[in-house]
Amino acid sequence: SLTSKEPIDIFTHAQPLSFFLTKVHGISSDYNGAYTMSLRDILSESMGNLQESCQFNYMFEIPWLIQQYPTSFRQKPLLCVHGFQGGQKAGLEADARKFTNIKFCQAKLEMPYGTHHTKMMFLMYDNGLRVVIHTANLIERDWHQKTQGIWISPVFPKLKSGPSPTQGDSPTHFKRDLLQYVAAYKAYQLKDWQDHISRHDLSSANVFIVGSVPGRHMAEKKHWFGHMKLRKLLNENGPVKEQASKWPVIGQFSSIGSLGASKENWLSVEFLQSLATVKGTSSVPLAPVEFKLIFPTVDNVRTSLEGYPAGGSIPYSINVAKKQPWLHSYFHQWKSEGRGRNRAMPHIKTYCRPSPTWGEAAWFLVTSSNLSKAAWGALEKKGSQLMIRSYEIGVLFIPKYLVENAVFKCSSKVKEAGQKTFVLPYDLPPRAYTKSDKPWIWDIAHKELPDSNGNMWCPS
Ligand SMILES: CC(C)c1cccc2c(O)c(C(=O)O)cnc12
Repeated sequence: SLTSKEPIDIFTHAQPLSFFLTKVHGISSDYNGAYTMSLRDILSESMGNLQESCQFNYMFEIPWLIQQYPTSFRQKPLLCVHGFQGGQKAGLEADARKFTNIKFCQAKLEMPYGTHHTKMMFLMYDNGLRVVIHTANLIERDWHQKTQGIWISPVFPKLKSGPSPTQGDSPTHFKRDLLQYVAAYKAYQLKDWQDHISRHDLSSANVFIVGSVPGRHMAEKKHWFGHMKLRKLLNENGPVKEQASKWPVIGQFSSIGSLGASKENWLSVEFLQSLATVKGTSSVPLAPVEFKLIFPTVDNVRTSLEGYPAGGSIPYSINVAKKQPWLHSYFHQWKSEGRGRNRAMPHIKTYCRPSPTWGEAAWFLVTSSNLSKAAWGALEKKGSQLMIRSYEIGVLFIPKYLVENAVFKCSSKVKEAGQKTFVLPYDLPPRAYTKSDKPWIWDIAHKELPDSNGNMWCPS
């Protein structure tokens, strides 16, 4: 089997879907083989002879990050793209002082409460360019005992014909959309990487990009980002209504924003309308679609490998939760028996449209976007503009671009997965909260029961 193979063999075995979870310390090696990668695996020499790299992220531990590169690559030029300002920015630059190969790009954040959540790598090898889009901060804790998602591109070869924004694009417009996303930073430090991308042939990319960029996007730009981009992609490439209009939608995430006093404010109308979009415009209002949300319970966190400290990365605050009790009736537990990750708390964020029998899916999205208007955008001015606060990015898997079927065969049972199965991060059907289950909230005390390390949770 694959447990002892080189990262490139794990990568090859996972084609064409190329969707991975991070390796987890403390679970059986059965679940750290096929379809799993560590950061060292991704950066390993077996994946390519690195010349320079670019890391987009929210949190960075610079010395730890450098340690994840092979020794031979630790002096290569590295650009870190972040959204930090003031003291946090100064701290980041101080941590990198002794690494003369590291440069920084501060993403502009002009919308209040916006953050730079995007987690993406550009890896330039001597034989081409690889893109990685994922959900983990570049800090040790995020790669140790959590469930995180990763999409890894093939190595895109150099175009013989020189730079082009259109040459070397894929049927999924991956090159156009990636260049559009990077251009939105309007950052001079990214110019060389924009040039690298334009000089490569990305025609083998088989996923769609769903990104978010802060701003008030109107007219044609309204469909370039956020949930309106997803709505457009599903309108053009989603399942036909005859097949999937009665299929449920699943949202799975590790944080939640303020969504309003009732579901109609945003969740069940604007947001669900995008997630439930089927091919072709539907003037006729479709039958209501079931929306199931997967978010860890207090007990999921308490009994996790990390114990209550896992909740330090699940920042759902009491001040937000108490305003939206209506939301918690949508909630389901974190369950990942099939991936051996019941106790590896989710930091991954995914959205999908499974069949009512749970064995198929019409599409799957892995992204940095949590359940928040800041990430996905909120329509304003009678729906004429989409207001987004944060930078986010994810990839949308559509069956007809990946397998010879109109739907994915899907399962979390990695031991039984066939080559064309979409291996899910969590078990289906989702398991509803019990009467006594409570959603994890990070800024209240939890001291009824000790966690897996015998500790209580007493935030001050
Ligand atoms: C509330 C903020 C500061 C926060 C707390 C804990 C974990 C966070 C996290 O993991 C991300 C991210 O992954 O982008 C972003 N903000 C996170």
